[in-house]
Amino acid sequence: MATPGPDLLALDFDGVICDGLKEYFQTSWLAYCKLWPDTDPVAPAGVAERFYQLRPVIETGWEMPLLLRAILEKIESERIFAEWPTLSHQLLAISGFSTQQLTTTVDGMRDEWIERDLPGWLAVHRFYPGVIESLRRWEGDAQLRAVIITTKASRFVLELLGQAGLVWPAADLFGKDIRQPKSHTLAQLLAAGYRRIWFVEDRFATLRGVQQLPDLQTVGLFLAAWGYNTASERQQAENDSRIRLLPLRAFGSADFGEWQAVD
Ligand SMILES: O=C(O)COP(=O)(O)O
Repeated sequence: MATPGPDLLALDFDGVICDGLKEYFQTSWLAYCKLWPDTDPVAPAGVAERFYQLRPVIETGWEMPLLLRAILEKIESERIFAEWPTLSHQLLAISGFSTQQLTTTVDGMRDEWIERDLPGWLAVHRFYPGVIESLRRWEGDAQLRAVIITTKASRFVLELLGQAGLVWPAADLFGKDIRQPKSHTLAQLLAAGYRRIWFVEDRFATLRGVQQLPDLQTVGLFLAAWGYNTASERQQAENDSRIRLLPLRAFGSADFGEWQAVD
């Protein structure tokens, strides 16, 4: 029997729909230089590469300048991967900044960049192959509601989707502005009557968090194999009975049966 598809598809943005890695590094570097004004504005060689490699530890924007701090302080990658939730709060305390100050600085640098050079800002993003076509198809599907749940500010998401020719309904976008964890949004959608919610996210820790919540036991969990996660996290998803490792090819398929197929 064919597996029924979702009645609500909840999609993360950065690392599932859009690859914003290069932009995030550049914006975070600008923010870093503003927060620590003694910094040479030219990033030392190798910093960007380490930032790309360590991106999977990050949940949201305020952590980005602190990740740069950790890199510049030569903290080993293994320690950052193993201890980031604790380490980021230690770095935060030492920095003397609040999470709000870090967020405002990162988003402020992004706003300034957009203001100064919108084409340049858009050009450092890349939508993953086939994703815009899938979003269009789901938007036109009466049996299915597709929503985006992201820790990015909504205005940036709408700007990027607009550039790709997609007018995304504001009601189907839950950005950082709503100030609640993704798990709360999923719980609200369940409470609104959706029965088969599938959540696609590239951050393994976020899926693990949802997995542990008794109220969200019915939510289907998919790790986007093409996003910001490590080989070890993809392996853990492959060995997990609930979290499924989703290849980009299956994500682009109109047949939801392919999402469940074992590779
Ligand atoms: O851009 C961010 O801060 C992270 O965004 P995401 O929740 O869409 O992965």
